[in-house]
Amino acid sequence: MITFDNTSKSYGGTSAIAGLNLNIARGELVVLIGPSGSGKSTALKMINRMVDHDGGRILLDGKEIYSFNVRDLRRRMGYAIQSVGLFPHWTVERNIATVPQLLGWSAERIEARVTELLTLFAMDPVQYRTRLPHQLSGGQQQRVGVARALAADPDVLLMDEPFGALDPVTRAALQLELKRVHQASGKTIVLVTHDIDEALLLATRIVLLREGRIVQIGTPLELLSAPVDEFVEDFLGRADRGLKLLSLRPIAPLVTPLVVATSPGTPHASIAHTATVREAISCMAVHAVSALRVEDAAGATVGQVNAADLLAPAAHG
Ligand SMILES: Nc1ncnc2c1ncn2[C@@H]1O[C@H](COP(=O)(O)OP(=O)(O)OP(=O)(O)O)[C@@H](O)[C@H]1O
Repeated sequence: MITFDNTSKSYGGTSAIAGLNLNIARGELVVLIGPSGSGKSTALKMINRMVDHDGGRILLDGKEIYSFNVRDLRRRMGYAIQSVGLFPHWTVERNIATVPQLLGWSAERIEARVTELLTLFAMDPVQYRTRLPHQLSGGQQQRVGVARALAADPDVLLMDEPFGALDPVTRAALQLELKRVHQASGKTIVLVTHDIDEALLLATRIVLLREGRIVQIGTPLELLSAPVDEFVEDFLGRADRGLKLLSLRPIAPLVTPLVVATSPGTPHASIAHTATVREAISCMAVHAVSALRVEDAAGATVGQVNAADLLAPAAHG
């Protein structure tokens, strides 16, 4: 869907992106990550021509982006940034409706879409649609920023540190919302972040940049299990790379039948069947137990997981 073909960008003779080759397929959630100044934002902004590339090509559905009218190009792409960029004197509703209004949607359609998006981001439409941005918390402003980017149902969503400067709890909640939205909508998302845990949680593929060049591309599992060099290993966090690997592994395949309810070996602490191996180990450490009861979404017991199985080689596939 989006192809960087030997793409370059220099600022005043200094290279920011050098010969970038990257093919982003429809429905992917690609995370651009790397140290400060590595070219993440430049790469992202070149996709919607906030920054123009000066070497190579960038293709959208096979067509060089310079062949599109800039406005049309941007309307096909939602754009959300850390500083949010909401219009301060416009209500939440009007902010979210910016692009639909430009596209000439009817008032009823816009109203329904705003209601749908506020609901999706867990903000009561009745309470929030008429508020001004300064009447919202930082996290709510960022949700509205992301809702605005999604409003006209764009093919592509570009996000530059959209959850930066948020407390860890709000950040985690918004990350999960984005993951849900991505899985439900199948949108193509390109996201810039500094946060390796965010990248590991969200990405279908991670692109690790350094000084305007790609150091490694791969799924979270590929990067964690086979970093190409020490730079990548350091970037992933050498000390807890193993724990991060465990956070990619669900417990579901490791669930065994519950030891009969009356037996002394029956686990008393429980965990959701959607949990990861890392979460299960953490839960065992907190409760000082070596087995956990596993529950489904309705709270019904579906079996148990045992400490020995969590670290067994079979769990590391
Ligand atoms: N408008 C500009 N004018 C001149 N140089 C720029 C401009 N924008 C970016 N650069 C330079 O290009 C390089 C890449 O910048 P970019 O913002 O893409 O990096 P980044 O990886 O997103 O960094 P950060 O994580 O700090 O946001 C840096 O060396 C930066 O100084």
